Amino acid sequence: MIPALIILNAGSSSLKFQVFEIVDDAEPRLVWKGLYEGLGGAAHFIVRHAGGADLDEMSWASADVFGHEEALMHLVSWLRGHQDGRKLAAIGHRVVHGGEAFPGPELVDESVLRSLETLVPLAPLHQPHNLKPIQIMRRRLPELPQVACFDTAFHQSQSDIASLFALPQEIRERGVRRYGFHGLSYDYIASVLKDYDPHLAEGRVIVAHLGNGASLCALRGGTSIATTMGFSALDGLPMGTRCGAVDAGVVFYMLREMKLTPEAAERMLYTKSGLLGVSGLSNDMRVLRERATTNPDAKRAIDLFVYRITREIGSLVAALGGIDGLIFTAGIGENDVATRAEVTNSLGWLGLVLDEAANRTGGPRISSGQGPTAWVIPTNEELVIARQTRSLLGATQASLAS
Ligand SMILES: Nc1ncnc2c1ncn2[C@@H]1O[C@H](COP(=O)(O)OP(=O)(O)O)[C@@H](O)[C@H]1O
Ligand SMILES: CC(=O)OP(=O)(O)O
Ligand SMILES: [Mg+2]
Repeated sequence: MIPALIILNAGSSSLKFQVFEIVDDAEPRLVWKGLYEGLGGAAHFIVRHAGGADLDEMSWASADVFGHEEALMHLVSWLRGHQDGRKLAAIGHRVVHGGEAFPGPELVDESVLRSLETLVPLAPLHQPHNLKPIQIMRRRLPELPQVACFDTAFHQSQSDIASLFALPQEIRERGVRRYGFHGLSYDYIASVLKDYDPHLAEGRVIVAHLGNGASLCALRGGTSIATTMGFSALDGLPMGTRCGAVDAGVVFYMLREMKLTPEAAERMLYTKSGLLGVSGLSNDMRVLRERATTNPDAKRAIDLFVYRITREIGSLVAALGGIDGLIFTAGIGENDVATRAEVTNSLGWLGLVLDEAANRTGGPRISSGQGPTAWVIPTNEELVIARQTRSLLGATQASLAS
C-alpha cells in the first residue's frame, strides 16, 4: 500500500484539501486537490486530478446541515472509495499561529491542541477554523496521526531585534512580539529560488505574498530576516478586508470616542477594512481593477495598496542592505499584471526595470537589465505542509504506513 497524506487548509466556510502520495524519499506527489465551500449552508464539493481535470463533484441543499464535520467524514469515505492501493497515513494541517511554543511542525496530542487554542485571539480569522478539523478528526479517527504546520514557524530565524516591539518587559514576557505569517508560502518560495536563479537562493530577496491576506518577507540566503506582519495577521500591508498597520491610537479612539466594543472594533479592522473598506465595493482585486476607471474609490483602494507595498519594500531593502530579487506570489501577485507593473515601476530607483511583455505573459522573469531581477513564482503552501508532515513522521514508507 502506498501511504497517502491529506493536507487541509480550513477556513470559516471552506475546506481546501490536497492528497499526496509518499514514495520513498521523493518529493510528495500530488494526486488530487479539491475544495468544500459553502459549509454550514448549501455546500459544494469539487475534486480535480493533479493535472487539473475534474474528477468528481457534489452539492448539498442548505437543509442538509453539511458543515466541517460532515465534509471531513465525506472526504475520508470518498478517499476509501478511491483507494487504488493507497492507505491514509496522516493528515497535515495549515495552522496559522504556532506562537512561541511551536517553532516547527508538531504532532498533535491533547496538550498541543490546548496550547494552540490559547492562540485563537491572536488570529481570530484563521486559528479557530484551522483547529476545528483537528478536533473533529481526533474524535472520529483518534488513531490517525495529525500534524500541525505553522505560518509563523519560518520566521523563527529572525533576530531578537527584528521581532521585538518597543514595549515594557511585563507585556513582552507574555509573548507579545512580532511573529510573522505566510511562512509556509515563503518556505516554498525559498525552496525553489535556486531553480529560477542560483544567485537568488544565495542573495537578498523580497517576496511579496499578495493574496486575500498579504505580507512581504525579506530573505537572506533563503532565510527570513524580516517581515511586515507582526503579532497578529492584521499588521503590515492593507489586505482584502484587513487594515494592515494602523496607529495604535486609532484603536483607542474607536473604543473610547466611538464607543465600539472590543469585538466590534476587531470586526471592523479584520473584516470591513483594507481593499473592501477603502473601496466600499469589494475585497477582490479583479472587481476593483474592472471598476477602477469609473469608480474613484476602487482606484483609491488599489493606489493605497500599491503605495503601501512599495513603501514597505523600501523598509525591507534597508533591513537587507540592498536587493537582488523581488518575487510576486499568491492570488494577486500571480495574476494581477497591473499590480506587478505598478509596484515594479515605482521601484526604478533600486535599478528594477520592468519587462512589460514578460509581465503580461506571467514571466517567470518580468524584469530586464543588469540590476535586481523581478519574478512571478506560484506558491505552494500545501506541498510544504506535505513535506513537513512526511519528515516529522519519518521519511520512510514503512514508518508512514505503520
Ligand atoms: N485573475 C486575478 N486577477 C487579479 N486578482 C486576482 C485574480 N485571481 C485572484 N485574485 C486576487 O487574489 C485573492 C485571493 O488570493 P489567494 O492567495 O487565493 O488568497 P487566500 O489564500 O488568502 O484565500 C482574491 O481575493 C483576489 O483579490
Ligand atoms: C495569515 C494569513 O493572512 O493568511 P491568508 O492570506 O490565507 O488569509
Ligand atoms: Mg492564502
